[in-house]
Amino acid sequence: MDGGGVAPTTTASWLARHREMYKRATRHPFTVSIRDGTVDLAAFKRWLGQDYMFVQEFVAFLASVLLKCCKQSESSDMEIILGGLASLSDELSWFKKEAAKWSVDLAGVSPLSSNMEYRRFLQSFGEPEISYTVAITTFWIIETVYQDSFAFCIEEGNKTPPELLGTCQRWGSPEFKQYCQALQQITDRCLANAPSDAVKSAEEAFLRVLDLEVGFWDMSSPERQQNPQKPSTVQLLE
Ligand SMILES: Cc1ncc(CO)c(N)n1
Repeated sequence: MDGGGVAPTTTASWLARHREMYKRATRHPFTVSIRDGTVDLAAFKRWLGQDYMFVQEFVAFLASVLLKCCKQSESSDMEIILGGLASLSDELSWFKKEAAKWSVDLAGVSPLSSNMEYRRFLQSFGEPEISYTVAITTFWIIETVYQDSFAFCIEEGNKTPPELLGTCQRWGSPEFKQYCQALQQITDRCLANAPSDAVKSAEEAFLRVLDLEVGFWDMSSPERQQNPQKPSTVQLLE
């Protein structure tokens, strides 16, 4: 119980229990190097091309989440998820403009292994067996990792290069934070009404996303890609 005697929500308890893993995902050397102005622009360009490919897969993932929502949940959830799906159209246009600015040929980008692993994970949500609770939890933490990572790059005292501020503001903005908080409220409502096996699966998905996000940031720098894959947290739990 916190000082006010209110039990923490499930997502708050996970963020506390797995704070080290969460920090590895949201204070990664790549995003910290953006904040302190030492980022290697080749790493940024590699991230840009790979994230464009991720977002292309994210569209289908979000459609899967929306379908699961429509089959069982409240219409207010549907409108929030639909808003996220609709925003991806503008996001893909943003990637194309940003790639042109940095002379990144998106047509010539192929997914690196960490991206292919993440995309396979997203594709698995097309399976009807995966519950809406697990799907909305996954959507919430995917968005929250980016919001927290890039908010850090535009916080007081940052030395983020001016030419990268647009990228950081895209995901680091207070408006996107509000959107992530809305997703967190939906997630906690679903978890509070879910059977224990669904809650366990949702926590495993939460940890899997953190692991995949670390791998995704690692991909931006070749030297970090070569690190042997340590067992992911979920594998350790199995
Ligand atoms: C890898 C990754 N995670 C999260 C987001 C946020 O949508 C993104 N664009 N890319």
